[in-house]
Amino acid sequence: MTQIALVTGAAQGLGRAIAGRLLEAGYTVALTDRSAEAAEAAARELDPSGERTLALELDVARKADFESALAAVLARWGALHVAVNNAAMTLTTPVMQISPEEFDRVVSTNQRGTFVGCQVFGAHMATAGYGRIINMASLAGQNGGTATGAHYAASKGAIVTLTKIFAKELAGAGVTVNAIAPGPIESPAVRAAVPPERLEGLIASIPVKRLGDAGFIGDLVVQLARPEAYFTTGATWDVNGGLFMR
Ligand SMILES: NC(=O)c1ccc[n+]([C@@H]2O[C@H](COP(=O)([O-])OP(=O)(O)OC[C@H]3O[C@@H](n4cnc5c(N)ncnc54)[C@H](O)[C@@H]3O)[C@@H](O)[C@H]2O)c1
Ligand SMILES: CC(C)C1=CC=C(C(=O)O)[C@@H](O)[C@H]1O
Repeated sequence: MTQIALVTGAAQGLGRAIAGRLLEAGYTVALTDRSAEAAEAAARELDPSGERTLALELDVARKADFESALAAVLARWGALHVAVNNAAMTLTTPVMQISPEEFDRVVSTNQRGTFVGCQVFGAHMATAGYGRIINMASLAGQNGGTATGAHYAASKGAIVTLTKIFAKELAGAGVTVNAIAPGPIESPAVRAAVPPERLEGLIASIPVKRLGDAGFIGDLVVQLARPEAYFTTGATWDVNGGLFMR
């Protein structure tokens, strides 16, 4: 049976790499992003025929977008087996200067977006009796991140907790919920956040002395998405080059 997956924030970076690896593994994939055009461009690059992809606008700050994306996937393919709550944003402001509005903006995308994704996709999967949900956390949620990313780090820490809560809720319904917590991965986001003159210092600070690879994050998603991965749930999988060890 063809397995159907949906990825949020799939237009670039890790989300795009995850969608690519899922396609390589034989999945049919809905690439969603707050920008429908960017999702469409990524889908066209990964699947020029358009037979195994669907590009959808899904702003994770809007619950109605999740519901309409799920409806579109079910209308096209009749099932959803795997959901990857990957979309996130960050802003850079010293912690004592973050306004409540700015805090809410980051949290409503990262934390609430993941919460709503787990609710909407989880409810469908529980009714179907099978599903795999993978949430994108971060090293920042484990070690507090940087002094200017408090809202980002706090939202990512909350994703680790939400992953456990939804894992417990859905375990009896054949649905697993796991998180991945990457450290710095070679990606447009890290290139944008780290000026070239600071990149060497960042790499030197990583025990394995390399940035991570987005393709490996995609490979890990494929592993967690397998039916055989039924015995890992509520877990956060660290991919950080040794920057944080439990
Ligand atoms: N790149 C890294 O080193 C790194 C490290 C740790 C965790 N992460 C996590 O991995 C995930 C992907 O990161 P990335 O580096 O690819 O980021 P990115 O900024 O390159 O891509 C994020 C994607 O999400 C989309 N997006 C942003 N806000 C959205 C919204 N409200 N609704 C829907 N889509 C939205 C963007 O349009 C973009 O396509 C994020 O959850 C991030 O926190 C990344
Ligand atoms: C810039 C670098 C130190 C970094 C980039 C992205 C992160 C993220 O969580 O998205 C951080 O974990 C951090 O490693």
